[in-house]
Parts: sequence; C-alpha cells; structure tokens
Amino acid sequence: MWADLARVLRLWAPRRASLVGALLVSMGSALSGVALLALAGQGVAAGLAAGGIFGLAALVWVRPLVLLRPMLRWGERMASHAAAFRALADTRVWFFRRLAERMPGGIGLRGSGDLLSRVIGDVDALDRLYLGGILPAGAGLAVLVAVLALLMGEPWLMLLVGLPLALALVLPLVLAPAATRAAQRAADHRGGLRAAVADPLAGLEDTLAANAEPRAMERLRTADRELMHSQRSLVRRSAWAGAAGGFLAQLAVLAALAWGLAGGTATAGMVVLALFLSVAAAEALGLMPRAGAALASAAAGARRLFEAADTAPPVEEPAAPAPLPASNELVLQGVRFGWRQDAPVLDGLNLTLREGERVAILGPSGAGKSTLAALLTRLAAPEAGTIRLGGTDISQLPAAELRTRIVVLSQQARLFDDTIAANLRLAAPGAPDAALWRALVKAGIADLVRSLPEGLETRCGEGGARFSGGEARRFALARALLPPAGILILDEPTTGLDAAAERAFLATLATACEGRSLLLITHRLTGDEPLDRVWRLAGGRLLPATA
Ligand SMILES: Nc1ncnc2c1ncn2[C@@H]1O[C@H](COP(=O)(O)OP(=O)(O)OP(=O)(O)O)[C@@H](O)[C@H]1O
Repeated sequence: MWADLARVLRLWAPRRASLVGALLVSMGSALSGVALLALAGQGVAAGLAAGGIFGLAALVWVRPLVLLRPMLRWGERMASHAAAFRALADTRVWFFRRLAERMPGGIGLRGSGDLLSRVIGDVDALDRLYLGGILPAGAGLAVLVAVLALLMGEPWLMLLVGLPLALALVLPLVLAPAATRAAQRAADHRGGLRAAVADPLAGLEDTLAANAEPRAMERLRTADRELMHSQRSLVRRSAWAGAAGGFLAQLAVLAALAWGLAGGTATAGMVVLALFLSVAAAEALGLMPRAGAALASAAAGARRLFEAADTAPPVEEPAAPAPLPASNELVLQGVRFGWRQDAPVLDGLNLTLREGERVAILGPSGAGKSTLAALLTRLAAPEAGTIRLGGTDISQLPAAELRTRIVVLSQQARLFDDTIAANLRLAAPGAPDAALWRALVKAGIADLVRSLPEGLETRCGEGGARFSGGEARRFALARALLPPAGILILDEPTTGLDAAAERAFLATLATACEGRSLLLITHRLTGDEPLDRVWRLAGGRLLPATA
C-alpha cells in the first residue's frame, strides 16, 4: 500500500508548493493551539507560585493568539482543501488520459459504472491521503515536538507525557495495512453498486421491455448490502482507532497528574504546564489513529486507479515518430491480427487503396471488417505484416496525426449529450458554422437542422436520443466528413436507415467523399454505391467479390 501512496504523491509533485504550503499553515495552526494553552498554563503556574494576581505577562501574549488561532484554522481549511482539490483534478485528468489510451483494446473492467466509480470515487478517496493522513500527521508531529521541547526541563515528565502522544502519532502506520483489505472491499463494492445502477439505467428501454426491473432492483439491493457490510467493517476499525487515540491522549493527562502527585508542590508549575499541554495535544493527536482508516481508503482507491491505468496500451506510440507522408495511398501486406492470441481474425491480409479510390469490403458478421478499421486507425496493432500510408509504416506515425488523415465512421458512432454544433466540432474543433453546414448538406441532414428552432444549437440528448437512428447516423457521417482527411472509412454507414433513406444516403456518398479515398465496410451492397472495386473478407483475407 505504501508504494501506491508514494506513487500518488509523485503524481502530485507539480502541486508540491500549494500542498506543502497548506501543510505549514496546518502545523502553524496546531502550534498556535499549543502556544495558547502553554501560555495559559504558565500564567496559572505563575499565579500559583506568586499566590496573587497571576500571569499578567502570559495574558498579554495570549490575546493575539486568541485571534491568530481561528485565522490560522480558517487559512488551513481553505488552503488545504484548495490544494487537495487541485491535486485531485490533476489526477482525474491523468487517469482519464491513461484510460483513453487503453480503452480501444478493451480495458477488461466491469463496465461503465465501475469505470465511473474509479474516475470519481477512487480519485476522491485519494484526498484522505492528504487531508486525513499527511495534514493531521504533520500537525501532530509539530505538536509532539513542541510538547517535548517545552517539557525538556523535566525529562521524566517529558517521557511520561510524550510516550502516549508519540504512540497515537505512529498508530495509523500500524493500523492502516490491517484496514486495507476492508477498504479495498468497500471500494470494489462501491464500483459494483455504481455498475448495478448505471447498467440497467443505460439500457432502461430493454430493462423495461424484458420486465427485468425486479432483477435489476435485486442486483441493486445485493450490491447495497455488500457495500454496507464492507463500510461497516471499515467504520468499526475507525471507531476503535478513535477510541484508542482518545485513550492515549487521556493517558498523557493522567501521566502528568500522577507525576505531579508523586512530586508534591515543588513540581506544581511544570505539572500545570504539562496538563495544559496534554489537553492541547489531545486535540491534534487524539484523533490521529483514525488516520489509519483514511490511509487505507486512499490506498484502496490508489490501487484501483493504478490497476486500470497500468493495463498495457494496445498500441505503443513510436519513440521517434516519422513525418506524415504526402501521399494517402494505403498498402496492407500480410496483415495478421487477433483480439485473442490463439484466434486470428485477419491472417495474411493484403489490400491497396490508391488515392481517391472507392473500395468496398464485404463480409458476414464477425468476419473482421471492423477489426480492419481498428488496425487502420491504430486502435490496435497488427501482430505481423505492415500497413503503410504513403510508403510510411503507420506504426511510425503518432496515432493522433494518423487520425487526421484517416477518419472512421464507426458502426457504433455515438452522439453526445451536447448541441449538434458541439457534436460535429468534436472532429474539427474551431470549424466555422459554414463548414458545419457544408458537412450537414453532404450528409443529407441540413434540411432537418434548418427546420429546428434552435438549429445548430439544438441539443442531441444522451446517445442522440433526440433524433431517430437514421438521423443520428447522418449526423455521425457529417462529423466524419468535417475534417479534411484524405481517407474515409465508413463502417456499415446505412445501419438504421430504411430502404429509401439508404438509397438517398448512398446517392449522396459520391459527392460526400469527393476528393477522398473511400473504404466502405458492409454486409451487403445495394448497387447504388459509387465504387471502383469490391472485395470480400473471408478466412482473414480479402478475395475479389466475384470469387
Ligand atoms: N475489442 C474486441 N475484443 C475482443 N474481441 C473482439 C473485439 N472486437 C471484435 N472482436 C472479435 O473479433 C471478431 C471480428 O469482429 P469484427 O467486429 O471485426 O467483425 P465484423 O466483420 O465487423 O462484424 P459485424 O459485421 O457483425 O460488425 C469477432 O469474433 C469479435 O467477437
């Protein structure tokens, strides 16, 4: 667990200044509490010794501290939370980027709910490392050092008071590893609960149509029970740790009292000081053992994050990238690839797509057509053979640059819950409205957008729910047409269109793809497609369609 937590700290290195700054404020705040009570203690002790009006000098110093303390408290809260939130935001972006690089090959997680739990819940849990672990430990350490320094004149008293306080400070380090398994279970169950909510809600229509809501509810109840169970175990540990911390703090008070009683009146001044100091330390150190559970939760979150983030990316970026070639000619030679090692989907595939050529690849379901599109956009890499763009092996090209040349309209192209304009600009940020309209015209959906009161600013709804399947498909095509890519791959572009719409769509294809190479991936052809050549994908290879 310590290695995971250390890695989190390394991730937060760019925020070191604000994190350390807030830690110093927190230590200052804790020390001001000690100073306040130490001065009060001295005042009382001086009063006891003089037997009259006591501690006037102490009172002079106490007054500014009375003001300073709440101000430092306020500053500590503000600074520490701001620093922690910034560090968490960085972590979330880092994690999202790592996921995005690994998702195309299938990251092997339990689904979107679990993934969401990792991006939100597990990242949030990391704040306990700082707010629940480092910050109180820093403040506690400062207080302990101050107490020891102030009692140094009486070594035995220092030892008796300091020992239980030091124990309270180190207890979390002992308790945290033991709580890790419970924290891990709680984090996993939280992920399970989110999945149990998100999955049936995402497919609500199917859930209702299959009368499956009682089963979905049962799954939710089970996930809830499991989460409650693991959380209870974690809370139990935290409660025991809290009690242990309280006990150790009281022990320090008791030790000071016992030492005083044993020493008689000669030691009264130091005893009063020690008593006041133990009370001040109890605030900073008494709750310290509970930090063990906080550290365990942070470690569990970190482990789940790194587990997902460290999955091997399906495609490595080139160490020394080659420049984008001028030509858009695509040549595939002897390409072999399988999603599982023992099951090749493509095996010895050859294909040449010349500039401006329009080629169709036919094949039954599962033949590997979409797999080919994934290889061409470097969402996966061939096990053997080469794919060259303008003579350069695409493994030498950065994926992002390659995708400015090769654009795919995938089978599951998705509209996001945003405006039509934002959905289109996903492919070409900064594209002017005129370019959006040109793409909409080419995709044959401009008239519909013109008829909408809010035009380009109309929201699409989640998954494009605001539009029919065919309309959503045309918007996705417009998005694919927007960037000036030389090669367009259309994977089953007419899915969801009726026969008339399909014909109309294919009729627009020639204009839509003007000046670009086209690779049309489909189960069947209608005869309306503007094609130069047709291939059939069978047994992992391409054969002429007539063969
Ligand atoms: N990400 C993936 N992880 C594991 N296996 C995959 C993945 N994508 C595809 N496959 C498998 O690879 C094989 C080819 O799938 P692919 O989607 O390329 O076929 P397809 O020809 O496009 O089929 P369809 O026309 O039904 O879309 C199938 O057996 C499929 O189960």
